[in-house]
Amino acid sequence: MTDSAVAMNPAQAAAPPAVEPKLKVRDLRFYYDGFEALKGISMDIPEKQVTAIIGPSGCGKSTLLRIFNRIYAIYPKLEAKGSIELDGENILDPRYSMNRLRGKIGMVFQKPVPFPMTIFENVAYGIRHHEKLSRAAMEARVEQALRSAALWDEVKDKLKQNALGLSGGQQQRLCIARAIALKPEVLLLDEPTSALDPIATGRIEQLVEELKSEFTIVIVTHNMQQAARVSDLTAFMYMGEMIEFDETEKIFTKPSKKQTEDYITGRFG
Ligand SMILES: Nc1ncnc2c1ncn2[C@@H]1O[C@H](COP(=O)(O)OP(=O)(O)OP(=O)(O)O)[C@@H](O)[C@H]1O
Repeated sequence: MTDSAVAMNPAQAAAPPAVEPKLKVRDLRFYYDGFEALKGISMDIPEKQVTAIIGPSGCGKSTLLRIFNRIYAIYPKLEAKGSIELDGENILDPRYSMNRLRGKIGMVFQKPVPFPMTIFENVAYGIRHHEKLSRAAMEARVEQALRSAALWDEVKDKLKQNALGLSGGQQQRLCIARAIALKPEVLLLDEPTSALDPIATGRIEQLVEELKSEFTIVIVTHNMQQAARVSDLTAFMYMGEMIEFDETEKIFTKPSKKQTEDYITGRFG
């Protein structure tokens, strides 16, 4: 059996048996100018659950997350091999259009990066690229996204103010609103709270819990307590390999691999 096959089994066991996974990753390899940063990752990511990716710095967490929306494709010398199926279609296939992919998979980065424009425009901007809406429909859509991101009450009276005037935590919720305004099916969160204080972090964690009824969420975090709090499944990576992928409770209480246990008990990393 290959390493990836070994790593894949717990994932399959963790996904509900009769339900097709939302994202099916198979033998995924990734190269930065020849350097193999991911060494054959296979995992099944179930729909409308939160999957956390943990592991020490440099293990490949962000690399994996970014492949899910093909950011690498704009850089020469970066190459992905293997496949990632979204509802059965390989999103790494260049024939799968970038525009379609952006509509289906949204991403929120570590540092909130609102556009230097009004709060309203930050949310409306992306929608305009994908859909033509009447003014009233656009206003309704922006409000809905801001409500879903638990930001509406704080900003409803200042939608025309510059988004850069919001606090860091509010800016991050605005970035989440911007992503969910496009009605994606999958939401990728790359260490979304690492630049935030504990109160803002708590709000985002609560939001993740609320959003999973609508979206399939994949979150990269270096904070193990956060992974334990917010996720249903946890993947532990080490040096470009998927060491263990299973239900979060199992990973944190009874991991199968010694490397996982060493990491979660703080013996390395
Ligand atoms: N642009 C790049 N060019 C070359 N190598 C890179 C690049 N980005 C990442 N790497 C390498 O790929 C590997 C995985 O990096 P990645 O950023 O995915 O790790 P990570 O687990 O997200 O780390 P961290 O928790 O520190 O953000 C590392 O060895 C890193 O040095």
